[in-house]
Amino acid sequence: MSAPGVSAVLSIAGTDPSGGAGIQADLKSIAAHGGYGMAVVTALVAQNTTGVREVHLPPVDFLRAQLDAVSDDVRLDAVKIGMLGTASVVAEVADWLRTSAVGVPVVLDPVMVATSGDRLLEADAESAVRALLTLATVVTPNLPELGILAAEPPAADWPSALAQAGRVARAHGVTVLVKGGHLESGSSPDALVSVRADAPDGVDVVELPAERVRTRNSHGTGCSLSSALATLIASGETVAVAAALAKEWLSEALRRSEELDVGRGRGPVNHFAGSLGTLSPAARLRAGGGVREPVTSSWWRDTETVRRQTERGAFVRALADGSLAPERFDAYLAQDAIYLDGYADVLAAAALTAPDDQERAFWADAAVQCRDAEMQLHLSRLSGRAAARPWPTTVAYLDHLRTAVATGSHLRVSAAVLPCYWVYRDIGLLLHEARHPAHPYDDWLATYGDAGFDEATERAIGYAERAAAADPDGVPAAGSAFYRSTALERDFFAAPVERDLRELGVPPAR
Ligand SMILES: Nc1ncnc2c1ncn2[C@@H]1O[C@H](COP(=O)(O)OP(=O)(O)O)[C@@H](O)[C@H]1O
Ligand SMILES: Cc1ncc(COP(=O)(O)O)c(N)n1
Repeated sequence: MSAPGVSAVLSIAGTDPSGGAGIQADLKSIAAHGGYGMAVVTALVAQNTTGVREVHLPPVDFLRAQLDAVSDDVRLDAVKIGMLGTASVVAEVADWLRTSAVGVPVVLDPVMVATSGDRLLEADAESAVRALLTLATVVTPNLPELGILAAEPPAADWPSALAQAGRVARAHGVTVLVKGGHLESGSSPDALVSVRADAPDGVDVVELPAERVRTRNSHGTGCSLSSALATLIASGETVAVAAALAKEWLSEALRRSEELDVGRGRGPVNHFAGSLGTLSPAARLRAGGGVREPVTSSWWRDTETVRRQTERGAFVRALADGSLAPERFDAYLAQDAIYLDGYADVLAAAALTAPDDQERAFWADAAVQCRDAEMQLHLSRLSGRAAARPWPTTVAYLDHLRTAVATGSHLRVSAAVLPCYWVYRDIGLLLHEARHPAHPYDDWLATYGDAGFDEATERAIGYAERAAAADPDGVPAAGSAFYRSTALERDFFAAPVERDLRELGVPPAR
């Protein structure tokens, strides 16, 4: 059983000894998303970046023994299925899913042909994979695979692919993440097509646009994407949010694939581009001439992907361009007030563990200013409104901050509260620049980019750095706390648009 907060994700797939696709890619992708990865091998594949040489299938009984060994012992938070190879393997996995993985989210990557063009599924097994669709939560076909799942010729263009995905979704009651990597265009869009009975076509289509990255390093993109999706779903994201985040992450991993130098063919993506950085600690030291990088700078760098997701999130973009619906903005403000209420207490707690009077005064003052901001919000914008119920993200964020306080570590608290300054200042700059007199949220945007807040942010960074120097053993846990707060900042911004407002108790718009 994994530690609380870490999701256990099982990949059932074939191998790639050169590390770019299959189970090896899956485990990297799961780790890059903070999951605990496990793997059951369906097929041993002698392949590298130039292509597939040989495939060896262990007996199906042995596959079952591997599957049972995991499920007899370990709680599963999600299952990702990749290469299956033959109809009998498909049947065994289907049987295991029905008996031992009931209720577990399943992401099915219907691997049929590798990027190199080599077959990874016997032709007579295609209908068996189709039958597996009813057991999957999400299926992630590329365009040729989608055609086979629909039992139709492959779609010739993106609109036909979306229509075809709709037919597959309705026929099998499965959400389809259709991938546009095989389109010959300057973009590489994906789309999430899910069944919704009251929609005009019986499906909802959410497009996930992306620019095509100019690289030949596309080995294992499908494997990596589906594992990222499974891990994000396992950690509690909705399928829509998980798909958007996974796609964003993959684009970055493709953009930075050139930093790796693996093989002579189609190289792998850079799975850890956005999370751990590509340099080992020793290489970082060498690159920096032996000078230690400030701990807070490494936290900032390690959260780059998450921060970019925040910036590009639908809420921030809509707030910046003014298209945000007023009820979503109001819902956000109500959650902000709840958050500030809890945050003020956490800042006050930081004053209690501060090492000197000056820092104590800083946190105490910050707590007072936070209360002021909360009261202002109630007086000027939320007046006369019934208190809102906290949303799951608001609760999760405050729980995380309070947990940091409960550890009694000043470093941990300094790290956990820091993104609310630092990320907020960063986003604030972007929003402040979006101001113009006719902007519907101009008065709100004017509150960003405040010089006093900027200075407070610098001091909070400095105090966290000092706390790290005083407590080197506490640095890894503090780095995780910083990372989690940054991710929760992202989710907090995403919540008003990603979640259905009805589900969150927001009354319908007048
Ligand atoms: N050059 C590229 N630039 C950006 N995204 C890409 C590129 N190539 C593939 N992708 C993305 O990688 C994922 C896998 O795509 P695809 O190649 O269609 O599937 P598969 O790897 O299963 O054949 C999709 O999210 C797709 O949009
Ligand atoms: C074992 C295995 N599974 C899947 C793929 C497909 O790779 P891609 O993600 O590039 O389509 C592969 N090459 N090998």
